[in-house]
Amino acid sequence: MLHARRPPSVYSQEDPLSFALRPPDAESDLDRRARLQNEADAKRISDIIDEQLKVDRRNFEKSKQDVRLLLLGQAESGKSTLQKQFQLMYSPDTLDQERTSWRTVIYFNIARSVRRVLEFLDAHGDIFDEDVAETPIPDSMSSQRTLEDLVHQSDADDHSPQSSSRPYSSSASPIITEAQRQIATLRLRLSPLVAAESTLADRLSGGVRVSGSGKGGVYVRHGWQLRSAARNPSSAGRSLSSVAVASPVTESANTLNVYEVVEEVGRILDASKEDVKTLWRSEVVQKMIKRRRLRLEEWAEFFLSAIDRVAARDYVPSTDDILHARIQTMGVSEHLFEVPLHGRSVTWHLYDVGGARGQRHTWVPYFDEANAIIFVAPISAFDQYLEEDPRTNRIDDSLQLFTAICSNQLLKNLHLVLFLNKTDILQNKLANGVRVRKYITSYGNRPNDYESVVNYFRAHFLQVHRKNNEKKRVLYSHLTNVVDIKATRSIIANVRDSIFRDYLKSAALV
Ligand SMILES: Nc1nc2c(ncn2[C@@H]2O[C@H](COP(=O)(O)OP(=O)(O)OP(=O)(O)O)[C@@H](O)[C@H]2O)c(=O)[nH]1
Ligand SMILES: [Mg+2]
Repeated sequence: MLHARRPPSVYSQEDPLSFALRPPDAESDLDRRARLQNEADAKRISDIIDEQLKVDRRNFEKSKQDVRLLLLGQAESGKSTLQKQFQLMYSPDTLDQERTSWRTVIYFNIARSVRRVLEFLDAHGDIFDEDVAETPIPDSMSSQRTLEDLVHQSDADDHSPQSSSRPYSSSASPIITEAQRQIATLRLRLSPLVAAESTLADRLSGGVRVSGSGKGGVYVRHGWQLRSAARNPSSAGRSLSSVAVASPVTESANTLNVYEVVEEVGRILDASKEDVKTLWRSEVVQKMIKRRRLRLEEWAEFFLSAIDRVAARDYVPSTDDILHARIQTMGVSEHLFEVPLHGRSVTWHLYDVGGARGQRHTWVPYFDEANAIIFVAPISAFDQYLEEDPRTNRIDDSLQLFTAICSNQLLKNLHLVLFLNKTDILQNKLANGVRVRKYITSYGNRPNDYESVVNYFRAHFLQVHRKNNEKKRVLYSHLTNVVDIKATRSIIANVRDSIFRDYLKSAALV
């Protein structure tokens, strides 16, 4: 006798889940259609997930063949500048897309430099007495008065009908020099530009303040260019306008979008350019720079000397400007490049890290997967101290950091490249008579020329490597000036080839 059975069902009696999901015995037509629709939807979603998993697996397999390169070194050593050179070489279009964003950084660099010069002059009033021509001022003026007071006084004098002919009382003391008077006027006239610094800083950092990483500058995370993309809202829509302004250029700045803020600073800069020039070229400032009492960073001098060009209303940063622009990296930012190798392309992940002491803990998670390191050490910095720890000489810090990198167990097998950077600045310092021995006493009586100084510093780095090299790894070292496009291009090509040689060996692809 035949026993009628339900057709074999996917809803197995043994599997409790299937059992729970089985259709009811008496299913209506409507319910059945709904159930089948749901099942079809579920299958479609499941297929999409499966497909995505396959893609992820493929990407994962491929990514195991990617090159991961860490750019390490102290703050201001030139890591981000080197990253820009990679970008210029392997992804020039993206640098072009970012070009206008750099205007914000460059304006910020200028406003900051102007403030620093003015602060220096304020803090060192005595320099005016040294050997700049002096003009006595009336007895009634107390030496306690600020330079602004003096400007107001001189303004008042200027408006008085007799101002030009009014004689100052003779050898009275205290005295105000003509140079002081001029600087005081400039200080007042440049105040809108100086005030723009903090607005631009907020634009760039998104209002993030970093503690424990030095006292100056502004830190940016990866992707800051989007926040600072200074595009005309009439062509780009109003989408950028949501960025808040913490410290406005003017009272209305809170309501301005990025484009408008940067445009406004551009207008201020244009209106102030003659004053910036006068300040920068003034005898007292140039004298203080020459005597090294006023020490400005390299980018400050670069942009202040180019103020006419940078302050033009239709200014678009050149590649050279972008390479000189200074902004501090926060944490680790990853940049992807497709680098050709024997007719195919290999994805390079470049990790550009923040080098200040307070940022260094963020590097460690990237050690595990890395294939190669470029350690950037600025050898021009022998006469400088860490911003975050003014007792530590910057070359000393670089050597300590290099020791930590060479001896780190996680990094023992990585391809290691050393860039002894900022050779152009080193050359300038030595040509201007700055003596290494004054800052590095162990330098002794060695000649103070470029060759000897480079050899001395290089020997120290090589020694650190030798002492921490149980695995007999090769150290590739280069003397670099990473703002020089042509020279850096050929060094990058050299580094790329040496990394690929190791990579091909370890991937057993040859
Ligand atoms: N003249 C000259 N300037 C350089 C050189 N390398 C870097 N600079 C400048 O030095 C400044 C600092 O360089 P960055 O690349 O921002 O330094 P960094 O190592 O990324 O610094 P952090 O992000 O703070 O860790 C920038 O203004 C660069 O233009 C160089 O070889 N020569
Ligand atoms: Mg950086």
